[in-house]
Amino acid sequence: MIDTLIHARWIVPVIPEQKVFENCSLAIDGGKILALLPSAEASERYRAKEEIRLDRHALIPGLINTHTHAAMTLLRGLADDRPLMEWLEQHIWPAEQKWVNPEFAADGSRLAMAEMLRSGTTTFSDQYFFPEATAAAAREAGMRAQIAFPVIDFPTPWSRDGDDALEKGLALRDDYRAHERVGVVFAPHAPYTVGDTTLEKIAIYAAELQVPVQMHLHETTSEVERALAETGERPTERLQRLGLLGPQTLCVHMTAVNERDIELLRESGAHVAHCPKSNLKLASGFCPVDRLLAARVNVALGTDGAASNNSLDLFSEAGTAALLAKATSGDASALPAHRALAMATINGARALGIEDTAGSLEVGKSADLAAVDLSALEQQPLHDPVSQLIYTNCGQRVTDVWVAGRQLLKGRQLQTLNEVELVQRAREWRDRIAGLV
Ligand SMILES: CSC[C@H]1O[C@@H](n2cnc3c(O)ncnc32)[C@H](O)[C@@H]1O
Ligand SMILES: [Zn+2]
Repeated sequence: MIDTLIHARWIVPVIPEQKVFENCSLAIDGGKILALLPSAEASERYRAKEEIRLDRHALIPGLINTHTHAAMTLLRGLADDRPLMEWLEQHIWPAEQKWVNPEFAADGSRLAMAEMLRSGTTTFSDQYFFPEATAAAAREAGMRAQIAFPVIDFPTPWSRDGDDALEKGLALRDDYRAHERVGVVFAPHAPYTVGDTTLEKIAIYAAELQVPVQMHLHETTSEVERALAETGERPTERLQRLGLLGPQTLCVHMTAVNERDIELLRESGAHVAHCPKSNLKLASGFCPVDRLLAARVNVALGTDGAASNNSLDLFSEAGTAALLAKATSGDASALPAHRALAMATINGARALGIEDTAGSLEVGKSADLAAVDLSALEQQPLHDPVSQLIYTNCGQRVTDVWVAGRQLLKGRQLQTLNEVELVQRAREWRDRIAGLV
């Protein structure tokens, strides 16, 4: 007797690579994957408390969004169509200064989790103010989360300076030390908001505690040019000098990279969070995914916040990444569908340091799963399920999602979050921000 047996038309485990199993089943017990085997055999071997038939579906590992600012859902559409620094300095930072508080972070994070679950994401890495609120929201909703607490040298709604942020963030890390799904890591915001002294402290703590670090890096050409003009050093070189580039470092964006930057990433084992839609919308530049992958740098995917995307649908991000890689390299085979799916799953798990737990449907890993209904007209005819998953807007076709074997989305209905309440709260924030109340 086991907990759950899921029979699916297709199962795409991601590892082994390029494999698609037909008419197979996933046996789940104690929140973990017990076996992946032909359905006929599964029915003979196991009896389950719950048996689920997904006759029109592909069952895949839950997607992993390696970079977002969840609570920014409440700023979606507030200041569209502007370049990064104008967007941040003239619109987003003033709005955050005025509106962001623990209630904003909790409401915005819940809205984000609902959107992510409804599009197949089971894990997210979040960098935002009041990380305590996002951590609590993830704990309550049942999602897997890496809470990357923000460190900035100037005053923010959450912290007075870098030292204050470190103190609060490390206390939060202590609170979650033993948590199975929620981890807490460092997020120095960007090279232009954090000085060497604070970065050196983070490097020491991160090495001592063996804690990952994520940072916006090389987001635009002007970030790199400004750093060169002011210090003679490229931001990636600076991180390496400060001891911050290593196998636990996640570099977010990485447009405007040269061969030396790629070499530093490769040598250090650092990871890249590619956020193609945010880069396109803010006209930030292009991350050379084909060159990074060729250099064996691990490249994962992130949506960035909903104010610069404006969606948290990682299927859409994977499709955009695949198309963009072809366009920027002039090579239609630069990023095939299977590799794009790997970026959205196992590469994300590697980037967050959770590859022993998530990112593929392998025996012993956590049952973090998404089921996608591939029977709609827009997915016909179906020659290759993985092609449909990446190229045919599958985010809205996600029907069911599990994290650690617990069902969080059932027939597109959220099980741990209240959709009606979330929409109501979002409308209230819209009215407040628009000055209607
Ligand atoms: C320190 S909390 C996160 C901080 O980052 C801001 N932000 C959102 N998107 C981006 C981006 O693409 N580059 C740099 N900073 C970004 C967010 O508004 C918060 O202030
Ligand atoms: Zn970001």
